[in-house]
Amino acid sequence: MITLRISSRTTPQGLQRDDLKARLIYQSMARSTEEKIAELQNLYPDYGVDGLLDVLVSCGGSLKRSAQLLGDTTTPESSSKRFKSRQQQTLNRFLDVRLLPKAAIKTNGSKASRPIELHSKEDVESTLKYCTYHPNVLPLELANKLLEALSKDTSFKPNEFYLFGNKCISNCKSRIFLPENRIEPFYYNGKRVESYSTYSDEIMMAQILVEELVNDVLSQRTALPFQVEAGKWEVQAVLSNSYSRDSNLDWHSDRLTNIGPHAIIASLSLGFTREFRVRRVHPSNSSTYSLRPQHNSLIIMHAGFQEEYKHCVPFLPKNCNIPAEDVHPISNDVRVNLTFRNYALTTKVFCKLCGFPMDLRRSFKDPSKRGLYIFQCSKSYTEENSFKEGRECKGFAFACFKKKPPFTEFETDGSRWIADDDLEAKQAQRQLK
Ligand SMILES: O=C(O)CCC(=O)C(=O)O
Ligand SMILES: [Fe+2]
Repeated sequence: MITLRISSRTTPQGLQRDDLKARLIYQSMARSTEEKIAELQNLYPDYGVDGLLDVLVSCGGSLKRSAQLLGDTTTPESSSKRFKSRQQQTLNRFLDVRLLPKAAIKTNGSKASRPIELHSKEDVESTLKYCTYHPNVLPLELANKLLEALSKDTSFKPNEFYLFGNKCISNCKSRIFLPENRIEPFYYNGKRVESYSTYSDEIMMAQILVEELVNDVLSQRTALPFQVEAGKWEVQAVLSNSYSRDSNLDWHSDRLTNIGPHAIIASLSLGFTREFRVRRVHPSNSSTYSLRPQHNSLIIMHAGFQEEYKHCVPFLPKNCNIPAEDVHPISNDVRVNLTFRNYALTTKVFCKLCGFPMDLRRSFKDPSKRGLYIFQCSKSYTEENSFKEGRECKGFAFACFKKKPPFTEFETDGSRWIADDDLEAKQAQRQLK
């Protein structure tokens, strides 16, 4: 029997927010990401691994589409000029300006290096500034019950999203869980979520324990300017992914649009242990770190994590044999992940040009602009529009979190955050003053 102090606790009221968390997952993975990147590197030696990876991801893992987008080197009409003039501009809009100009992403011919393994809580927390690791967070019985139920839950489905007019389907399965008493609609990937599950008692219990732990950890950390105060971090939705041995989740930062700036996300791992990789969003040749979150462990992605890092769950190595001792007694080779999310940005911002909802991003490509939060119109990548040429909207505003609605036309009034250790941005911005 699991007994927890939950009697006086009511389920947090859900708020009307969507979560544009584009899962840039490869559709067909006959070949590994590394192999595809190596092939693209051969064709486009001037581009860095980071830029090529972004292109490959944006093309649903298709090498052919990536080559077309980059300017197929074998066909004269698809020159890099065409790519630069239209496609790169488009890519920048979709990829949070992640595809850097050629000059900025030269790699000096270096190959992607092996990830640096972080084995212990101390390793993780001394290396990754915006991340803490907490093994054995729930009573084991509760963790096992959750895993048992979620790994058998047939309502988990691949995520579908549109990119450049192409329907992309993730290869891990997901399910959104909302509290039973939620009345406001919930949005995900720009669409109102009609199909979701309500919390089971186990999810509710897990949420309460996770909230307690996160608030406790927050009380011992220095807060960043836009994050929620310690004690006030509350979860309004739980997103769950289920990974079978041939699924992955590609490099991404979770979209800030509804979780807000300096969001805090708690990520619970259950079942089979998979790698969780992390790297900084800039510079593009940053080291990759590899964590192996165990059954019943929590990774807290603290304020600054979504701004400064990307994360992914990579594929298992091809043809890997899972040793018997690694097979999980409940879920076998399946890992289930639950991300507990606080939807802090309650005000929806609409585009003044077309009325579509705006997407919140933080610029980081140009050190002199790095840290500025901006709203961009989301019209170009909704399902209805599905990126029809000429129908993209250029609606744009600077975010200003102390205002309601939280935006401004003036860059100087815009909200900005630069990481403490980002000397490059600090220097570039000092020079402008
Ligand atoms: O499965 C994980 O550990 C990560 C999940 C994640 O990043 C997401 O759902 O956005
Ligand atoms: Fe994520």
